Amino acid sequence: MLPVAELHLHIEGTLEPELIFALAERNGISLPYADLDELRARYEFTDLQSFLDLYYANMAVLQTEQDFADMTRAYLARAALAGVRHAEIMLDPQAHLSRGVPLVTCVNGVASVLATSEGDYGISTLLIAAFLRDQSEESALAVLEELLAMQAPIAGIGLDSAEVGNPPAKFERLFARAGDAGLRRIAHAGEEGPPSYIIEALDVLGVERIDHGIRCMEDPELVERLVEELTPLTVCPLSNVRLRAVDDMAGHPLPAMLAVGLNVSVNSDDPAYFGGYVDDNFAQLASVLGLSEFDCVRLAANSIRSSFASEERKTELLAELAASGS
Ligand SMILES: Nc1ncnc2[nH]cnc12
Ligand SMILES: [Zn+2]
Repeated sequence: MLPVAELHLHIEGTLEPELIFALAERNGISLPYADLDELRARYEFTDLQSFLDLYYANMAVLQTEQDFADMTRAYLARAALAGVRHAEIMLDPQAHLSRGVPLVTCVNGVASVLATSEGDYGISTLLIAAFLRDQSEESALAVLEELLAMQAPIAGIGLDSAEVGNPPAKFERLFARAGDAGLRRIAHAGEEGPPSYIIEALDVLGVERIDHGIRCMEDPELVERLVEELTPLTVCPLSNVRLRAVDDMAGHPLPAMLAVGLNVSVNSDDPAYFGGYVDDNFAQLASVLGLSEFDCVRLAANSIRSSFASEERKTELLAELAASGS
């Protein structure tokens, strides 16, 4: 297993059906599904929104700090088996606040587990607060201020949820505030939205990394810029197939993105919903697209170099990667 950094992961998207049922029982919540099979039958998505509807609905089972901690531990245990050695984990605070779950509950639940992840699972971690782009900028700003006031252990902010119709520029003030507070900045762009959203995320929000970004391939000038600036694109192949951002794995642009010299990495996005973790994504790329061992090593190196890990940790992981082939 190659050592990799997972840079695009929504912790709520790691909530496996079995855990959904276990947490529902623990919290006395009645689910609108009779059993696991009935829940799994809903994992047929037609686009991003059809997934988001189920993703937000299933969060109802997350009520206590312990729930968030259990979910985080389950992810780290599975990710360790996938070769993940560093993970930058997004949390959607607004999705919990709107259900009446306090900020401190979701943040502490996840962060308490991340605090010892390197010793417990061999995975260094960072927490990223992601903001829902289909909500207002005022709401996002209020939550960011609260996170800063409570000195939440976040390394940066992200932007996710329904992309089309919610361009990056809507969050110009939020990202400026985060930059002033010394936070790293990333955003989903070019998943379903047009290449112009990628340009906006870079130029208006000042992001250092683009989540997805696959639609950059429609704009040769943008591709040239991204190659020149070595902009990291955190690609999620299984997610793109399941949300129909691409027709099928055989038609995924990742090989073409690598071939033109884009700084792409492989990530799982919402692994409990899209059919697999990082290792499953690599396995599909190898079996369907014939991705070579050389390409896989390149993708792993890109993930480590594009992470927000310390230089010391990056050097350590790159050395581990170099040794893994020998
Ligand atoms: N793939 C994705 N795109 C946008 N928002 C998300 N939230 C969780 N997964 C997402
Ligand atoms: Zn995502």
